[in-house]
Amino acid sequence: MSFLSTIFGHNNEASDKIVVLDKIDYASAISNKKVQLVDVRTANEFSGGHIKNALNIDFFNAANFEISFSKLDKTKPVYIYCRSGARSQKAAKKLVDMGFSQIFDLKGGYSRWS
Ligand SMILES: O=S(=O)([O-])[S-]
Repeated sequence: MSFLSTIFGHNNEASDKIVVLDKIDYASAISNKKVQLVDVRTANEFSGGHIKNALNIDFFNAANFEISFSKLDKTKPVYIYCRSGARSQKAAKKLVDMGFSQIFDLKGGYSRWS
């Protein structure tokens, strides 16, 4: 940890753990691997189309969000996405607070995916 990240502690620690990937890097990271992939949009949005093999954990359903994510492995990377990137950014911060070690967020969200 650098001097600055010691001073600003929490925030920099969070940003170390959150990596925003563009579509190409995200696609290659989730391909052919058994990754934890989570769509944090609503069930309605999810049913209208989603990335193959994604779980759906709605960010707006706060109680269920924590319960469902706590069933995942915090020591392994988790890949998340939303519609355009705002919700997943907030979700990523929550996941850091919950103890997840590495969060990959899809830049631009699902709207840029298809
Ligand atoms: O999913 S969102 O970034 O549009 S809030």
